[in-house]
Amino acid sequence: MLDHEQVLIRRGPRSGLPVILALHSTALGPAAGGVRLWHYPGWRDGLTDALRLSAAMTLKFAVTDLARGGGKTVVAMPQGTRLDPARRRDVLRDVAEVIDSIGGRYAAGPDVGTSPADMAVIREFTPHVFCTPEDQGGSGDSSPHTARGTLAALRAVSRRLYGEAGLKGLRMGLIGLGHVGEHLARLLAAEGVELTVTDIDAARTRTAEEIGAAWTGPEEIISADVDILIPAALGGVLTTRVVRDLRCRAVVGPANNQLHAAEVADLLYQRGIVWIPDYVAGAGGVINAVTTELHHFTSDDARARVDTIEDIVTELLRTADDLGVTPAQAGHEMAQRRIRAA
Ligand SMILES: NC(=O)c1ccc[n+]([C@@H]2O[C@H](COP(=O)([O-])OP(=O)(O)OC[C@H]3O[C@@H](n4cnc5c(N)ncnc54)[C@H](O)[C@@H]3O)[C@@H](O)[C@H]2O)c1
Repeated sequence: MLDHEQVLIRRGPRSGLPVILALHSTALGPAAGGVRLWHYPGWRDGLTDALRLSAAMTLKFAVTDLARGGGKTVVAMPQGTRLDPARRRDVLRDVAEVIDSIGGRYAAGPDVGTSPADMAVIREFTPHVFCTPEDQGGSGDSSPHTARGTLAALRAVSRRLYGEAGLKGLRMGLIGLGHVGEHLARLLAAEGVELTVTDIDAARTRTAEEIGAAWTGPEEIISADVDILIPAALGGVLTTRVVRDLRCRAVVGPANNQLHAAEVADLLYQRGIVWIPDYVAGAGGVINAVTTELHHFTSDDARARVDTIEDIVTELLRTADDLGVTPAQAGHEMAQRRIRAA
């Protein structure tokens, strides 16, 4: 059964590429979600992705209590497609037209394959867009806000594990010193966390040295003797094997789609390891962008809103306890409650 409100599929008149806009739900407010410009074996694979990702956005906004629904746009490029600047602009104009055709029921931000600069192009043709560059009045790079949100989630988990939200003296392992990872590493170092970090890019050792963090290999960090492990690299890191090797008490990080399979959440639960769903721990960036650019609040208000991730994680853990379920299941339950109430 189709549980999306509306799905638009259009062959872009300029680019010739399939543009798919999946509007999952507007029960809590107009939908928002990224534009994914990616290679797929066929456009139907892009459709599958758009359906899945837009439903995940509904969950994310409902759990983080943002008055938005879930949507996603996918441009499904055949393998090997290369976009020169002129064709890229054509694609973005095609995307903008599809977005504009539903008159504000959905607003788009960056996702895999698109950037704030691409959002600026889309804005030339429709106002329903966010995360445009800072020098053009937008909220720009989301990674510092994402890092701040993960810090808030870590405070809630620290209170849960050790009775206090302060992070000083805790041992944490951070996987990935990219945009979000580096901001987060600096925040954690400033809090007095004992950090061990890794990245597949050896050049990142310089950052580790600068902030006084220990460096280890990407394989070794999994079984490092730390309190909390923070995935901030690519998705799929939590496999059955990895979970067996973990020595930490919690896994909390911004990396998207951390679970290799949904059942891994149960395995973490059985091992007594607290796992905070990535769509909550990594929500700071989207919360900031939506709050400032779509809801027109000040950046101070947006920062305060990002900090509420601490309360959201506390509520999530309490709901999981009350219902005797995993935090992943508790997230679904919280989302359903809010959607039903709306
Ligand atoms: N940028 C945001 O605001 C934002 C928001 C929400 C979620 N996320 C998610 O957070 C994660 C990081 O995002 P980012 O913007 O920092 O990306 P990024 O590409 O800037 O950084 C990723 C880093 O991970 C490293 N890496 C890749 N594979 C690795 C491995 N196997 N082991 C160790 N290091 C590895 C890369 O070398 C890179 O330094 C992604 O999963 C992203 O989807 C980001």
